[in-house]
Amino acid sequence: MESFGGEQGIYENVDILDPEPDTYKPTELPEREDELSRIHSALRPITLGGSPRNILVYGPTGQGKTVGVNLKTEQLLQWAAGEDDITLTVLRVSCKGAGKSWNVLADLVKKVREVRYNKTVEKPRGPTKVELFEMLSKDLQAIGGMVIIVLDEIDGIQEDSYVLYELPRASIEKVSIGVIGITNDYQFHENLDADIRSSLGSREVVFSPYDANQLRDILARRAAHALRDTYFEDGIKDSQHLQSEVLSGDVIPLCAALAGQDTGDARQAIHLLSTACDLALDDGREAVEEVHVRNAREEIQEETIGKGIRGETTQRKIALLTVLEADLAGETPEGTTQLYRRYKRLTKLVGTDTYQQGTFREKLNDLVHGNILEGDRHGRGRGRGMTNLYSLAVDPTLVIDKVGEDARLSEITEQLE
Ligand SMILES: Nc1ncnc2c1ncn2[C@@H]1O[C@H](COP(=O)(O)OP(=O)(O)OP(=O)(O)O)[C@@H](O)[C@H]1O
Repeated sequence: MESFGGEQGIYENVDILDPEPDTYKPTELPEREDELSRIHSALRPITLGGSPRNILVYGPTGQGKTVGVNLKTEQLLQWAAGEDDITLTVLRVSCKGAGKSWNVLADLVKKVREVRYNKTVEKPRGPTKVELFEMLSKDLQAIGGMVIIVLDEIDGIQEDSYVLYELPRASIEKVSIGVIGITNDYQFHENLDADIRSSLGSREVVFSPYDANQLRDILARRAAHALRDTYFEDGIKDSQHLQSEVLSGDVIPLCAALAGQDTGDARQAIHLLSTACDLALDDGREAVEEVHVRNAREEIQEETIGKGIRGETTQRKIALLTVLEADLAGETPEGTTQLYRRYKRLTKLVGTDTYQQGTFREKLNDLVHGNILEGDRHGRGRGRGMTNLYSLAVDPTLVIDKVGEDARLSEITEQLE
């Protein structure tokens, strides 16, 4: 049996390989020099006695937007702490899952009051959003000076844009406000109202995806902090100068290449490396090898796809079962007409609605977009148009497992096992 303790093996500090930004905050982001210098110049007026500019930070997930903005605001706070006549307050809120502006404003009121009274304060409950905005203004006025408000994941504000409209153009006596909005949602970014775009996005800073070389250096710095006997030769902090007794030479290039060819997401690359380290530890190995990275990737993919299947609607799960059934019978790829026959039988069995064939086809195509099915367009023969043939893009046992967790469908999956 495995026992705890004494299994430090590879790690010097395991938390450093946790990709969540609250656990480990990098103090340098050389890959983002240009982006950070644009944020720097938008905030610089503060050091010259002026008002900060509003900034809209945009870029896909895992590109260092949150850690980059945190690093810059921390640097500014450090500067302000050494200046006698500067009061600088930074308020950070995540708008993830907020839905309405009301939630963001209530969070901001809580945060600003905690700064003002220097103790934990409850989130207000009763006031309307307009009243919350007034409360926030009064609290900010009481604190005075320069205020930077960081609204992370602003795409979480779905129902109204009150806070995104009002905050960047707020004018409060004795206070200079700068708002930094961050989003990774392309559609949200494109659909932003022109007024909001022009005030919040008076400076727009775009973080474009990392390439494999940049990901190698990011991983190398992380590994040097997190892993035993892993350090930079001659103090040069890039992947070529990394020496390690616990990482075989191809581990970092492979993690970087796999994440780079996907989405260039640093969070994903770090997660892959840390999962590979965990698998090596599980194996009782003293070093991480390429095979651990490959197995880690498979494990992560299964986890992600598993979550995807579990979150699908019942109708989509039944559509998936039709293709699973055909797959197990050795009949995939199969066309919509045949699959629809299976669908009618399965929906009757489950006792749920049976939709028209067109709607059923949409469900199949949704699953293709979710990378759970593969769809192939084929000609039906001369002059008879095109048809779609569907097959599974994932392992059938994974489908049986995850769909089987749905109590209404477990009767069917049990028969297929
Ligand atoms: N240039 C970099 N150097 C070191 N670590 C980095 C770098 N860029 C990103 N990271 C790390 O990658 C992870 C994700 O970064 P971060 O949370 O800032 O991404 P993000 O762009 O805000 O993503 P999201 O849009 O999903 O919130 C963090 O662990 C962060 O420390």
